[in-house]
Amino acid sequence: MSLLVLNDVGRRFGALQALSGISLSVEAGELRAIIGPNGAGKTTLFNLISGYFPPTDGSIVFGGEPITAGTPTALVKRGIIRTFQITEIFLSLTVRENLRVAVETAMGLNLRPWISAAVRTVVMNQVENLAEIVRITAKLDRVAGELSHGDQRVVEIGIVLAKSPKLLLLDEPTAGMGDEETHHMTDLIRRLNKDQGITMLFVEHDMAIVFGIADRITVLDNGRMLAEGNATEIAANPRVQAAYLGHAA
Ligand SMILES: Nc1ncnc2c1ncn2[C@@H]1O[C@H](COP(=O)(O)OP(=O)(O)OP(=O)(O)O)[C@@H](O)[C@H]1O
Repeated sequence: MSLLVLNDVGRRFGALQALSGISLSVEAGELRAIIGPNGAGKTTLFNLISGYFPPTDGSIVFGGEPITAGTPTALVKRGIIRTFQITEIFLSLTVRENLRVAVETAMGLNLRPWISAAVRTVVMNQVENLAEIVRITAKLDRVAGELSHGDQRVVEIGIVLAKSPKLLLLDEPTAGMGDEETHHMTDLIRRLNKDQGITMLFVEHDMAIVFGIADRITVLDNGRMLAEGNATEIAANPRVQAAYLGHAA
């Protein structure tokens, strides 16, 4: 079954038609890349899916239910979780504390003045579990602000996992990373998709990563869908080559 369906979705900002005629389906369990030149509408697409603003045309369906008018908070509750180009973690806290806050918030414990020892154990076990999944266990007691950019983004992934995402939207997850960090992040994305079964959409400019890990690729250009397919189909598509990859059609 399709987890996410966009029907003829468009978004206008005043006179600017940032997106138009976007119809796409993402299957449960899919790892989908969204690519396109600067200004193509990738971030706008993420903003629509995650409820930061509504489409001006068309409709969006998630898990069989309409979410076109959903707010970010309502959509997080449904399992649509997003990361941004800028890392969002508490830099003055340790990695463990960052994950603890995330787990407590996800469990609705953050506003309680007192947590029992039993619940505290559940929280700390979940913190360890998340750290293992993202492979940051060795740095649990490091202050987040002292970690490398790549490690900070890994912590951020751990934080969003605490919210039990059904659909994870990653905006340029490897931006600003060196080779080793990029390798760790792409491996993490692949493992979250294949081992944890999390459906993912990711915006990525590095074509080697896109072609290496995406099940399917959606290409946007100038606010419209230029192409959709697997890596082989997209690499061979003359319209993509002409408009995006810089080759003659
Ligand atoms: N809130 C907004 N108000 C007005 N215009 C906007 C807004 N958000 C995006 N746009 C415009 O919509 C178009 C698409 O922008 P968007 O950021 O979605 O592209 P992008 O593909 O994510 O680009 P990049 O790769 O540079 O991040 C651009 O012309 C942009 O200026």
